[in-house]
Amino acid sequence: MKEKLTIIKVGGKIVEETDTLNRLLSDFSAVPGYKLLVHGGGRSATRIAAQLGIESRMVNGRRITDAETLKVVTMVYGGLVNKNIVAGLQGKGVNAVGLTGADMGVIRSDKRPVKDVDYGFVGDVKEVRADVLVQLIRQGIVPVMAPLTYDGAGGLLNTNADTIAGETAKALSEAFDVTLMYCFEKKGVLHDENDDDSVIPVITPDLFRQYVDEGVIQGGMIPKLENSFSAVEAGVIQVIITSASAIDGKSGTIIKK
Ligand SMILES: Nc1ncnc2c1ncn2[C@@H]1O[C@H](COP(=O)(O)OP(=O)(O)O)[C@@H](O)[C@H]1O
Ligand SMILES: CC(=O)N[C@@H](CCC(=O)OP(=O)(O)O)C(=O)O
Repeated sequence: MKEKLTIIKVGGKIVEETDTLNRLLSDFSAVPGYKLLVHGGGRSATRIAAQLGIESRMVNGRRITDAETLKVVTMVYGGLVNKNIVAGLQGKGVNAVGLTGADMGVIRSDKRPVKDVDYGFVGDVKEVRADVLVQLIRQGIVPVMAPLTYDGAGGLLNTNADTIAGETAKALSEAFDVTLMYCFEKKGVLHDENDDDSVIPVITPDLFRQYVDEGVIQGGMIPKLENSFSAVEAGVIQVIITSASAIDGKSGTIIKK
């Protein structure tokens, strides 16, 4: 029997609001056993970029990341958001350490090749150093991972936080029985995006395709579900998409292969 590990990914709207973030961090600190937190921060990056006069552009849920934008996301994800979360967790008695993918070489990626779209400094994950994370986790340290990776040649790359969570969960599932929870501002994957009581309890790849065709599932939810299926296929025990106020895993949408 492997030991259990809970991986929580928390999205941009939650990390941007002090109250919701604080509540999430309290709930996270109460999760028993081994755990790891992955955060986004897309909304904060967009807001701070705008304050600096830099326009943000997203294509298929990914940020077009030119050299100036890379500086902003490095400061926002690797600095402001990550360190606020680490300080918040330390304040709640959790021995957190903040990591970008570059720290201890945890997540290496390749710059996304230019096809129809040039995403700029955006990385597709190539390697997760599970051994490094396992060592930290077994020492009782809680990694807090920012959505930045490194290219192995001195550069940082911007990488979608849902992908960081999915790839980390996959890599750690050899050592642990991993539960991966994607937490955001809604109660789960919804039949009607505007009706929080319309949670779809279970999604399979067939249902996913049907809901995408019907327009029920769209936007950022599409890559989130693709990452979820990929994790379940690779042996992650449980993947749940749920509200940031329900990380007990008792509600939300369960992903089945
Ligand atoms: N069927 C659906 N149920 C819930 N959310 C949906 C659905 N279809 C699209 N969405 C959108 O997906 C968004 C979540 O994706 P994203 O913004 O990438 O998440 P995160 O906040 O975790 O980064 C929701 O805020 C919502 O607008
Ligand atoms: C390449 C790419 O798109 N990276 C994302 C990373 C942050 C993120 O994913 O944040 P959320 O979870 O809050 O959406 C971005 O810059 O928006």
